[in-house]
Amino acid sequence: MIVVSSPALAKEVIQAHKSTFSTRLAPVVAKIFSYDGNEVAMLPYGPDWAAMRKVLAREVISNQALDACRALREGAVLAGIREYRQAIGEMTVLLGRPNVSDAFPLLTRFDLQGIQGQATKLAKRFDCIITSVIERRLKDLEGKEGMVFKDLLQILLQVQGRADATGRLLSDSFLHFKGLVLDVASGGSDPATTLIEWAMTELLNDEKVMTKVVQELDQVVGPNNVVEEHHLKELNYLNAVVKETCRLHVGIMGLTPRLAGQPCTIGGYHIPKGAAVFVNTWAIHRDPQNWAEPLQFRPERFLDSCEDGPRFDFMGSSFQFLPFGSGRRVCVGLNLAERLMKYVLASMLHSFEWKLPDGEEKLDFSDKLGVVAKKVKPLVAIPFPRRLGKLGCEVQF
Ligand code: HEM
Repeated sequence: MIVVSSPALAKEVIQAHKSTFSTRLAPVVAKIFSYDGNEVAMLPYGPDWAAMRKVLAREVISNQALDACRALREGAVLAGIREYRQAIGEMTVLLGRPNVSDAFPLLTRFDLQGIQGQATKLAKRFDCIITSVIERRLKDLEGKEGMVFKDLLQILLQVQGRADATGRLLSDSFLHFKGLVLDVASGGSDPATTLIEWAMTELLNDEKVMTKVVQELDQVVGPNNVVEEHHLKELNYLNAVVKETCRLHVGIMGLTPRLAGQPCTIGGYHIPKGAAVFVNTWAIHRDPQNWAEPLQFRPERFLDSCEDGPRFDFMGSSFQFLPFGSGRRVCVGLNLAERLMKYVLASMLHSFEWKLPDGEEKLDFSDKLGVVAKKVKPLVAIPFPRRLGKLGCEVQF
């Protein structure tokens, strides 16, 4: 495994050699979870990947589809199912555990750490949940062909089995279809909720930043209104808070390693065909050569008024800031994730004042190794309705 930890080398891998590094290394556990690699994130670069990615980007999570299924972002559909959320949480933890079988494929059948056994059980549990949700929804939809689509699952069901302009089926098997549901389900909830929890932790730790966010919300939304999606583009400081949270808290395994499809030279070093190259965004995001006081939570560095601010977008145009990756395999759900994080945070902070429980003054910032850096100790905070002044009750994130 070759590790790349500078923006210049990340650019070489992701942009200059994009044709060489278009396929991800599929860790053994990820293959177990993804119906043997049948999801966008794990498919090798090629026509199947392109067709499935197109379905996700253009049909399932396009801006039009998102507008049509606001209910999802307001807490409905799959994300509301407790067992599903628990299974996704366990999945991300297992995906982040280093597995000796990935380094030495010959050892895969021995499953020395027992990780594959646990993954297989969890994958079965997850499959039962997805299958039953799909079947239930299909039953609900019987005889209602003409109805307006309301959520992502219904949009996925509409897409299944339809051919695109080239005649290729958009999602030609139930397996591909379940892979697509998994792409939306696993990408959709866990990283976003984890980052929201981190944003709240940072804000509760810094009164000045919290005050600025709340003042901006009062100015843009108005004290007596509720947050609506059209407010989001005017919330510049909140946007900077979300970016700074992404900079500090994406997991160490943020970008899954990519495989060299052919030999090439990166930074003057020869990379043989088949080598795995890991772009370490965690290190890039914390390198003092890239960021002043990199361990400080300072949203100001992302403001448009700041000299460098405008070049850091979520698309990974600057190789210094890559929370959603960059290039061909950039996160296909980034628009949804960005809207979701901003909307949830804005609503929570505009409606409530948040305090730590009595006696808890020091916040815990330790995190777990994983695809997303989950908090070791979940944040517990108490919301007080901002305009009614009533006593709140504890909320565990
Ligand atoms: C805060 C939330 C999220 C974060 C931090 C995140 C992060 C990432 C990252 C770092 C990648 C790898 C990009 C690369 O290798 O260049 C990725 C890929 C991907 N993400 Fe996300 N993601 C999030 C939300 C979502 C959502 C909401 C969805 C779907 C609805 C999604 C679906 C995917 C898929 C399918 C891929 C694989 C794309 C491909 O290989 O072509 N993600 N994500």
